[in-house]
Amino acid sequence: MTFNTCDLCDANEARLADGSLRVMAPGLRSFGKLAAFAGPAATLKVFEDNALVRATLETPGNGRVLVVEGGGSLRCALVGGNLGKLAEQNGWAGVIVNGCVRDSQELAACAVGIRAWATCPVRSNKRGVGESGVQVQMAGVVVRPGDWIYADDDGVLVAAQALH
Ligand SMILES: O=C([O-])CC(=O)C(=O)O
Repeated sequence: MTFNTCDLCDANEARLADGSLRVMAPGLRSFGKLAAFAGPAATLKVFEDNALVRATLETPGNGRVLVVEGGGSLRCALVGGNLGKLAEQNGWAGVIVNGCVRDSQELAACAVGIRAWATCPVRSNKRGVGESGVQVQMAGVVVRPGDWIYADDDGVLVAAQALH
């Protein structure tokens, strides 16, 4: 899929105005091998616990983007090298974390897109607490399951439908 977030914003100003196209706040860093990725969103809401992240990435991604609303915690990592490999193997287009990742050198080798605020070397809890398939809010925007995500070097877009 070839796209450019700047061109998509230019071509969809009415959607930007009515909120059906939203732009994540800047500052998310790219950690995967793929700087650009797009696909329908799957969502998780967790806090310092990545058992649901693993369980979700163990299922077929079918080109989806997993949006992990981790409450913005900078105290532990919700995705590391093993989960990055799992995402690549199972056909996820990308993972966007409102929180931290770790194993950044391993993530850089994974053919998947990864966005997070920062790295943290501490692993998270594995209790399995959280919610899947819910509306979440991160980086200033609402993300609903099935929304289209477009991420490249210029930003991360969230759209109610596929954009052209
Ligand atoms: O298991 C974890 O908590 C995350 C991690 O380090 C990995 O995915 O390799």
